[in-house]
Amino acid sequence: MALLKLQTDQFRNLSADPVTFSPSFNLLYGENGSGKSSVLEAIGYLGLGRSFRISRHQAVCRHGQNRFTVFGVVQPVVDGPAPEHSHAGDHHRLGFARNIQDKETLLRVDGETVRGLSALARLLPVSVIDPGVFEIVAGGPGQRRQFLDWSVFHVEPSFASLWQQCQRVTSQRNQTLRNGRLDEHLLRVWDGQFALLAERITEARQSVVALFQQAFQSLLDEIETPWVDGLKMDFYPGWDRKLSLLEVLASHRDQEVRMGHTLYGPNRADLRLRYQGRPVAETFSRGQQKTLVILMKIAQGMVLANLGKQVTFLLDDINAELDAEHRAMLAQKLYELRCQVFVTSIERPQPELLWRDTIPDFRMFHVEHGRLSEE
Ligand SMILES: Nc1ncnc2c1ncn2[C@@H]1O[C@H](COP(=O)(O)OP(=O)(O)OP(=O)(O)O)[C@@H](O)[C@H]1O
Repeated sequence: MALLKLQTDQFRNLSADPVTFSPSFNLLYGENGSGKSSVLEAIGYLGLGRSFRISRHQAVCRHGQNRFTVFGVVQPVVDGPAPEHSHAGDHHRLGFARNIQDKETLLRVDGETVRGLSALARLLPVSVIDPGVFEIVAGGPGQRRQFLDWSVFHVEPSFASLWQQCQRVTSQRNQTLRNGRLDEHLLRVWDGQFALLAERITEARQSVVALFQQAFQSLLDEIETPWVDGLKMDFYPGWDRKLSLLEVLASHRDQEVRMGHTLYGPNRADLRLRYQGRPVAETFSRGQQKTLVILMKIAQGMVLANLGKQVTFLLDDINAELDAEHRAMLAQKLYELRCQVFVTSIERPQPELLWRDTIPDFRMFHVEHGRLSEE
């Protein structure tokens, strides 16, 4: 799916005028503070249910207002000429509204209220590449887990509900661990449920890691980098798989009671990146880390593209982070994968510098005071 129409109400400084986008590339440029990132942030709300810049919904609601909405129309992208008759059924209308005072979120798909964010997220897989993205390599395991789980969510339909159940059981288990007098019987009940969910989550993650590694390897085969050979990417499920999770939990009971929370299980999973046996974060230069993250993001797009799903990439403010060669490589690959892409920049972009070979269909927008004018 690609986002073809966007309309917001009381979202940061954005005007309420509807905007029509290209299913391919959209280039947004404008001065600092004009509203470019806010456009990408609004798109992100439809695919992620939150801002990719800040955790509080309140921050995006126009100052002095109590409610904001984001509305979008998504449509599958067909290769070649558009079909003669496009059916209304091909489109989906997505809506996200948040009342700040009541802390209530209203989600709608095709006019119907839906309960979970996944109904929206499935229709618009959004992947963000902004200056913070490099934390996937440089940051802790949580960043990589989030990165991995984004693909798992889009590939394995049962994952969202499994993960939700696992979060609930983990929180009950943590409460029991923290309880002054340990209820060993109750803890065993939670352990049993936790271990079952952990198995299913780990299976789902492992199968997606296999697809991801395949895509990543084929990408590495195409490019020339001196570090390709020594690089290893291993999935750590959150405990030593030579033992069952139940065994691990039983043998670390005292430690977990002392800490008051769950120390082993899928909530500790990681995608371990090593170069010649050492963590990449310790050995790679900043530039090498950036290249690696970009390749990982492209590989993630490949995994979904191979399953017939189109990813919408939001490239926010990356000119200062990536040199022209890397930007071109990224744009070229995303074009080949038929991804929808939004790129922001301060200067008016020069499309001929963005792509190596063909210049795809694109739309260019000048952003001024929260208003987009197409050029
Ligand atoms: N809640 C809000 N209500 C009203 N205006 C806001 C709100 N939050 C931010 N703004 C304003 O909206 C404008 C848009 O900011 P945004 O970050 O989207 O700009 P940008 O074009 O991406 O800028 P830069 O190039 O500096 O990153 C800014 O001028 C900011 O002061």
